[in-house]
Amino acid sequence: MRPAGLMIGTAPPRLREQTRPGADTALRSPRFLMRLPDPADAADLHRLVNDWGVVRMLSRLPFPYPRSLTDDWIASVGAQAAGRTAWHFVIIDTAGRPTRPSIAGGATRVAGETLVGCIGLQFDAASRHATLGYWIGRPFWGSGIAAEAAARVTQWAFAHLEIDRIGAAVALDNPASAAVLRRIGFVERGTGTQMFLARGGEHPVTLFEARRDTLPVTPRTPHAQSAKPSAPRDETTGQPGPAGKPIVLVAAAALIDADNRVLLARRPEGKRMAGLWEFPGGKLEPGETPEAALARELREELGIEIAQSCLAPIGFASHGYDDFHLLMPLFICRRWTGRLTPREGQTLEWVEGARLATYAMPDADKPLVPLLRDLL
Ligand SMILES: Nc1nc2c([nH]c(=O)n2[C@@H]2O[C@H](COP(=O)(O)OP(=O)(O)OP(=O)(O)O)[C@@H](O)[C@H]2O)c(=O)[nH]1
Repeated sequence: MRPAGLMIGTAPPRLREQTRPGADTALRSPRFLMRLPDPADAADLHRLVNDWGVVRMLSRLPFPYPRSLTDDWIASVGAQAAGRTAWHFVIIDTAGRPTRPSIAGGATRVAGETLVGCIGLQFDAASRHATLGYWIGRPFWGSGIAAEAAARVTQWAFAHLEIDRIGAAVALDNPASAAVLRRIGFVERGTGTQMFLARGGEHPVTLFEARRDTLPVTPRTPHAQSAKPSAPRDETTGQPGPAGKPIVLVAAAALIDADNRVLLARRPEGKRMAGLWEFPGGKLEPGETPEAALARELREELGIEIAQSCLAPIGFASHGYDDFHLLMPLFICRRWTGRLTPREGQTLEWVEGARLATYAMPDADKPLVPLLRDLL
């Protein structure tokens, strides 16, 4: 009989769905709430957007902008978010007040909250690409709203959507918006032209792009804020790595369930490389063996206990990142006790060997995928 509490390869129930972006997605930044618009927002939205100074910078809006189009647009955004093709958020200045859950879900504003603009993200799953767009109402220009909102949406998108790049096009005569994108980690990728409906023709634009590795890391979650310091840390070996980079020792586990699937953890928002899928594990502390570090990390990250004797090394990653060299032994483990729980905001998913290569993983992990696939 199986001892009470011993679980061998038990899948966590519906872990991924809990963080799946959908029609109820709402984002917080220090000053703002971003949520899907509702009909009560229509009057404010229309008043702010029906302004030549705003509309002339937006490609798809006519001028004047009829109120009926505002209502139609509000009616359409829920379906787009539910269908995961686009998320359009109104930006609400909450004057720093914490947001009540009912409000975050999309209810109307409470007194003292001000609609200041809009931000949206089109998502193309097939090309793993998203496009960012935003506008801020004229009374609120010059107060850093666009940068704060765009940084938040960009970080959220990389952490939660299956994308590698986010693009944005900015009219050449809109240097303020270009400066916002540069400030939050977008990089100029060239120029092009785009139809601007209100201006009645094609106009030159600067094309921007963000990738995971161009973004500054802004800790967002309590988990991220309490995370250990970022690499490089050389106390693990005290040795400088290639080109003077410190070598960082990390121990990682391929947990295998009864159906021969591997557990991948998605790095949460606020960490570098957020949104990539990796093997649970972490850095060795001074004096720790890889096995002891892994036992500790799995307890801290997943709430499970492993016996070090149940760890079998199957290979290692040796990879040069920009600022450190990663040396990471990978162990397989089929037995553990306790209930798998994502304790650090990560999303967990059990993945069959044949599907591992379809998950975006850190560069260091890529050579480990065929190794594991052959082993399973
Ligand atoms: N656990 C784990 N870490 C990996 C994998 N691949 C890979 O490049 N790493 C890197 O190894 C380091 C792991 O350190 P950690 O787990 O203690 O720290 P962390 O997630 O808080 O990351 P950070 O300290 O770099 O922000 C990170 O820099 C992470 O990006 C992997 O498959 N599993």
